[in-house]
Amino acid sequence: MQTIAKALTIAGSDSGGGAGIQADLKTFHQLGVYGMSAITAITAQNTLGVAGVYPLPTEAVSHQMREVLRDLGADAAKTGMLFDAAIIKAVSEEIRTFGLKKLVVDPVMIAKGGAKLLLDEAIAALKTDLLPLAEVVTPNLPEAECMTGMEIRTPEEMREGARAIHALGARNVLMKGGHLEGDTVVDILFDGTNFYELAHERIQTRHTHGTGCTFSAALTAELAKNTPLVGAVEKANRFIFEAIKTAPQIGGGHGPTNHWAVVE
Ligand SMILES: Nc1ncnc2c1ncn2[C@@H]1O[C@H](COP(=O)(O)OP(=O)(O)OP(=O)(O)O)[C@@H](O)[C@H]1O
Ligand SMILES: Cc1ncc(COP(=O)(O)O)c(N)n1
Repeated sequence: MQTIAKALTIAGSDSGGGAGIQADLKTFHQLGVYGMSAITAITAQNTLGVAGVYPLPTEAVSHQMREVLRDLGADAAKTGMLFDAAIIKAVSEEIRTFGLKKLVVDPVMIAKGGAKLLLDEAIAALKTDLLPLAEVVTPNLPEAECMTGMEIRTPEEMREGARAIHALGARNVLMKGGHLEGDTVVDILFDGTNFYELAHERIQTRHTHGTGCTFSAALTAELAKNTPLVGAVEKANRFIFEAIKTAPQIGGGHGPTNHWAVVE
């Protein structure tokens, strides 16, 4: 029996099912990867927004990670919503202790509806404690601006922002272009030397809840299966495009993507 690839998501719970650990586990499963989770916070949310945020005690997060990693282990892991500096520091310590190398850091800061999912005081910890552990960090444009203090609104500024974030210690930087103006969406991967640009048409829809989570979960799943980074990014890009294009159109606000999307 071929050994199943395993991935761990360290992220918040989205009661609406479209983002957070729910999106991650559905995406891992759809891509043939066994998914495990360490929940950092509980959110009461739906497609209209986040109505409540309930962070877990730091030890509860560390304890979940230790129990999973000491028994099952993980071929790859991702971080999503981490909420505060104490959780970031605790998560970083467990990642170092268990030597997790294939780590995708999705620097979740603000939900689409505007709710704060990362306290301002935690930005410094994200940059100093977590980024240096990342195989790849996947900021959207506002998150990249927050981490660099730069204005990042064009592909050229995305490339400059990627250089600045790479200098913070992440081995690779994947700048997500969903917030770009215009009819083309460009994601840009920087590996410290080369830029890889993945452009596709913008799908005109409001149903883009959890696109960043789903994208980074697909990337994590591919890394767990030993797909090389550029190929993993290309697959994740195809997956999220298909997931948005075939979104189930549910909820009165920003609906979720289709986690049953099928891509080669
Ligand atoms: N309308 C769209 N049409 C096509 N691709 C899109 C669209 N919106 C986002 N994407 C793609 O989805 C992925 C996520 O990008 P985005 O910038 O939306 O991340 P995000 O803001 O972190 O998402 P979220 O906040 O919803 O989790 C990227 O690969 C991007 O190219
Ligand atoms: C628990 C959790 N994690 C991440 C997001 C970001 O998703 P979005 O930016 O689409 O609101 C979210 N809304 N909830």
